[in-house]
Amino acid sequence: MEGLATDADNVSLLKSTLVAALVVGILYRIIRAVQKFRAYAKIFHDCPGETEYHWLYGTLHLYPGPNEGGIKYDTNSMEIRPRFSRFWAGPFVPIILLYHPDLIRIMLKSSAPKPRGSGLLVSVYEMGLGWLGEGLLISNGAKWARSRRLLTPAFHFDILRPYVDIKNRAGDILLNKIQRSAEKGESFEVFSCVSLCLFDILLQCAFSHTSNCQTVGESDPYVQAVNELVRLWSIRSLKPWMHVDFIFKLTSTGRKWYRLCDFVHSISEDLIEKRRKFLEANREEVEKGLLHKKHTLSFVDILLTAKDEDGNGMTPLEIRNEADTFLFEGFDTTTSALSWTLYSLARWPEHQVRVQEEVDSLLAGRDTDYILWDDFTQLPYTTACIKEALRNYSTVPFIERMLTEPTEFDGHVIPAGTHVAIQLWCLHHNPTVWDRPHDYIPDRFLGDNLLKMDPFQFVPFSAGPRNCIGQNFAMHELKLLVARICHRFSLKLDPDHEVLRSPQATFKAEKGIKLIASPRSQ
Ligand code: HEM
Repeated sequence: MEGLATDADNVSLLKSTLVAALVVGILYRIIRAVQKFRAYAKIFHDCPGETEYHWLYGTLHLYPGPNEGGIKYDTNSMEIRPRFSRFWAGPFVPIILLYHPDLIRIMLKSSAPKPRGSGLLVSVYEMGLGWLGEGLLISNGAKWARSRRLLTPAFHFDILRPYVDIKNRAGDILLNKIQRSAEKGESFEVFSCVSLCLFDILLQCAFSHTSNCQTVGESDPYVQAVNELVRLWSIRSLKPWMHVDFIFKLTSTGRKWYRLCDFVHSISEDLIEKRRKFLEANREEVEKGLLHKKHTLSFVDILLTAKDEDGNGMTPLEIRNEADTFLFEGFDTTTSALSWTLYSLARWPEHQVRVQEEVDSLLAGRDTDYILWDDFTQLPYTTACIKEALRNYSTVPFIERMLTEPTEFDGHVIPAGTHVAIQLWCLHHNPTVWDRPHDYIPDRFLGDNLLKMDPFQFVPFSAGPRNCIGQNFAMHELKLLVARICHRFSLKLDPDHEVLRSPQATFKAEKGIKLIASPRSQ
């Protein structure tokens, strides 16, 4: 009996010791993790930035949102700390916000990748994966480098040149729409009007697909789906709990997001399949490299025929991802840029008059108002007005990178793995960089003023290895449409409509922009 009692005591002693060791082990790990995090957090607390810290939001709750309040907050933050500051996007995710060209240069010249999340949290870019997959915008490393090499020929001038005709024809429909509201004496909502024209152009350039989206309007289900996906992406980025994928999937926003992704994928796949069949039917010309002589090549045609150094083509999924990326990147950005340029010209009519004089003199003696390829270099004032709008209403208000090595910003060594936001809107309004940053002064982009500029002071298309591949495509489109609209109409603001800025993934207006057009007598 005595022996049994001793055995039982020993077993129970062993159990208690094991449990105690486990508890101590767990406690030790927790204490170590807390110590580690506190040391890590100290690096960021020592950086310039808000001192208030919320256990769930970090400093996210201080940001009023993508509205006029948010712009005021950003401006204030940048004016107090004009080089960089630290922000907590949730309790554990510090982000370094860069405002000054000296520091932005360090990031954009590096090969720092697009951020990836840690643990259960996904990064802002990864939130787009369900829709755009590992396309050029989101991918990193060797995958990105291969895609960039394969896609670069699609933006060669020989490919872009025939698109001028597509852009002019789509522009005709836009001009007629504006004409109709002018005749009725009504204002027109700029974002919705121009977005359909730009979408029309993109569908033709990306897929050789002639849609009637400009006539059907925003009720076109594909247009609706793309607009909604952009909106849901932005909503998700501002809600920390939705940064966890499996929680996001359970929310109504998440379910809607995946439903819409399936829908847009099915449309892109159909359009790609049509082009595959077309290329198949013209196999001989494709093989001889003569197809572009007879047909305007679309972006997807280039992808379907592209081969890497090893002779491998792109997979159907890679092609779909790139086509969806092209649509996303090419549609929302140019819509914002064109809308804010037209708004600026209506708001500051002295510049509109100078654009009109420039275009009138370019088109004098011609029997068409089409803008031609060679005209793009003959519109310096129009170009300066577009650039000043790209600055004042920075189309892409911020981009992000992730540090792959410890990096020093003004004496603060920031650890590898940290997310860095390059605050393009703040950079473009930094009073230590720009004179009268909130005024619209196109002259900044003319003559000597342009030559004096720091190359990293004005970067609406980003810069360095991951700059915008569609920059020329976009600038042609903007010059052509601004020139033709200003040639045909005079624009003024609708006095009954308040324009409220909304810096989302692209720079939007909360209730849109309404302008009144009146035909010019020529
Ligand atoms: C005014 C119009 C546009 C602006 C302001 C703009 C701006 C930008 C910016 C800032 C980036 C860098 C994004 C980042 O680092 O996360 C970018 C990348 C990109 N843009 Fe644009 N963009 C415009 C139009 C276009 C168009 C028309 C296309 C395609 C037709 C396009 C395709 C892309 C692609 C594919 C990337 C990713 C490039 C890479 O990572 O290698 N963009 N754009």
